[in-house]
Amino acid sequence: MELVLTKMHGLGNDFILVDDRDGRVAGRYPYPDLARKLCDRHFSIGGDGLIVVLPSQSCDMAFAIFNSDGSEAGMCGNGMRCFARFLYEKGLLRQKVITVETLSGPVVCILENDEEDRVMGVRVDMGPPRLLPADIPFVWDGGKEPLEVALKVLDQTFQVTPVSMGNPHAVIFMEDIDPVPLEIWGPAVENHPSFPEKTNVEFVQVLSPESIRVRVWERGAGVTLACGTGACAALVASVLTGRTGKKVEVLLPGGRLLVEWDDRSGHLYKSGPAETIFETSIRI
Ligand SMILES: N[C@H](CCC[C@H](N)C(=O)O)C(=O)O
Repeated sequence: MELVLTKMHGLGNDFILVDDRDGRVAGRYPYPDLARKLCDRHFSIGGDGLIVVLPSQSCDMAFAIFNSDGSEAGMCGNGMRCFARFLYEKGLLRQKVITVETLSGPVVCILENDEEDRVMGVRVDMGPPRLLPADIPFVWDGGKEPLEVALKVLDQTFQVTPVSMGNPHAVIFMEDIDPVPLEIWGPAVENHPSFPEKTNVEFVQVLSPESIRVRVWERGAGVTLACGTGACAALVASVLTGRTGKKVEVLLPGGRLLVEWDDRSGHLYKSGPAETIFETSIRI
């Protein structure tokens, strides 16, 4: 079977996109298996995840995201920017405001184009954070929303703020995030029994009320250079714990995202780049 694939990234968080609106791929190759195969950086194209373009009854298009380990996630912030640019530049949609169906609900993308109609960036309405333990999900009997909950992990006790942006995140604040052994602490938090669906993990260093640094261990993908939903979760935890205002720059190893938690709508908005690296076709 011939597959046309497009490689894209958002701040170095890289994805392989495939248009399966006709269902040909799903009929021959289950998406989790395809993600594991194509995301392998030695034996195939390589990427943090596979994004599938699907038809939608309720929105302009539907979006599915599979991590490099094959697990499916409810949402992906960097991938969503790539998805919007892909739809516009491939001519699948020609409007600049796109509604997208995801496992965790509808998302609105606004293409930011220059005077030559080139996509310079994408602004995404990421919706509201989910903070109730059952919605994250996070095992917690402390009554109110969990903020800086003590979590024993290996030989450490982390103060964790769980936040969902349609996918689970464990936000941990530290004075200095550079020494963090991500490959050790990341999977230990990801797989902690308090997170029945596992979790993405963000170590956050607050630089000022308008600026934070974040390093990420992603559920199902490991260390990534950026995480859009993680940047949003980090902002939410920063605001709820009184560390920042509601509009911050989030500095990730792969680059900078602007994230804002809008008072009126309660939604988070994230703006950043989405780049196309190459297009290819392979036989599977
Ligand atoms: N690993 C995530 C999905 C990708 C999210 C991330 N790449 C982003 O930009 O939000 C999860 O399993 O929830």
